[in-house]
Amino acid sequence: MTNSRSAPAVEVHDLSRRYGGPRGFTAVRGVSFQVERGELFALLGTNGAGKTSIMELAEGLARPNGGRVRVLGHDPFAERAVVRPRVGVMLQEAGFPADLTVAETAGMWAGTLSAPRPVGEVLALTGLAQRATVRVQQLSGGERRRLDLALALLGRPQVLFLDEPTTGLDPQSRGTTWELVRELLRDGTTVLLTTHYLHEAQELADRIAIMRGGRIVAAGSPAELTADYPARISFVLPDGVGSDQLPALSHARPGVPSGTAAVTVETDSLQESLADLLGWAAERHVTLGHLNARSASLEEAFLAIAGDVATAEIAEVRS
Ligand SMILES: Nc1ncnc2c1ncn2[C@@H]1O[C@H](COP(=O)(O)OP(=O)(O)OP(=O)(O)O)[C@@H](O)[C@H]1O
Repeated sequence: MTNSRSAPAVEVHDLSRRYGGPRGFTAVRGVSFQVERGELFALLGTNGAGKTSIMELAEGLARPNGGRVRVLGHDPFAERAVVRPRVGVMLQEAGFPADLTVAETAGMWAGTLSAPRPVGEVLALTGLAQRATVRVQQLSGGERRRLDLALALLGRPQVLFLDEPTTGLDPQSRGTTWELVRELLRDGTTVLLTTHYLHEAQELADRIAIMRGGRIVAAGSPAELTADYPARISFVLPDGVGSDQLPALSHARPGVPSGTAAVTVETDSLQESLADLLGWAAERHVTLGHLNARSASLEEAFLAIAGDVATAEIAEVRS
């Protein structure tokens, strides 16, 4: 038997979930993954891929139809009393009593916990200190998301479930939330995150699983997931210099159009292609306008993976 002290934070094995009885709809189809303590694991996927369905099973809100889920070594549904005090949950949509203030809402929630953080501390952490006396119904959508995060943090959780935590937040609040999540990770908190912001997953996640149609179709670190996709160098050539004058760049993929001033080169080795390009430009005294060089983004990998799987699914249906 696994010792619950050394068990992974979250273990999911061959998990399945069906809605609407035996002839109903299977939303999660044999999913397995493991989240180590102190890491952030992100579930990505198109709408309806099954992310929230998995989160709810890990939160102990429902019993799986097949397979198993363990949180800190325990069954979150059958052993809810053991697991619940050690986890924090931020649902996709939270319901708050509208006429309580922010501080009253947090105080009421703290009253249900055995050793809560001080209310003032969580409101400061989530940027709500100035809104403590405001009624919940007067909060903006983004402020409600932050109140939901504040409540999830009240119990000093070892494992935090964040279901689309920054949806509706402005860029500044999103950045503040990322900082807070990084701080929690540094303190050893484990986070299971779902998000539609691929940049958010790239910034925060140690490992990522991409889901589609109830299955994991790709998994790995952000670097592993993007490794097979080309980096890009883009620039604008000055008047009088055509793209046909460019040298062959090491590791560049073919396909630079001739006769255009704005050039994008795809490459399997950003450093070597860029070195060749800059060497050529220096030698010829060519100024490259709007020069930009970057590795493949998670967004490109995600779209390619989701696209590949969609194509494979269409082929499967046709055959
Ligand atoms: N209570 C329910 N009854 C029937 N079907 C459901 C129920 N909840 C979810 N589903 C279906 O299960 C599938 C997976 O839903 P889920 O909410 O897990 O997806 P998701 O990946 O979280 O999507 P999103 O990114 O849109 O939040 C969807 O097709 C959804 O319609």
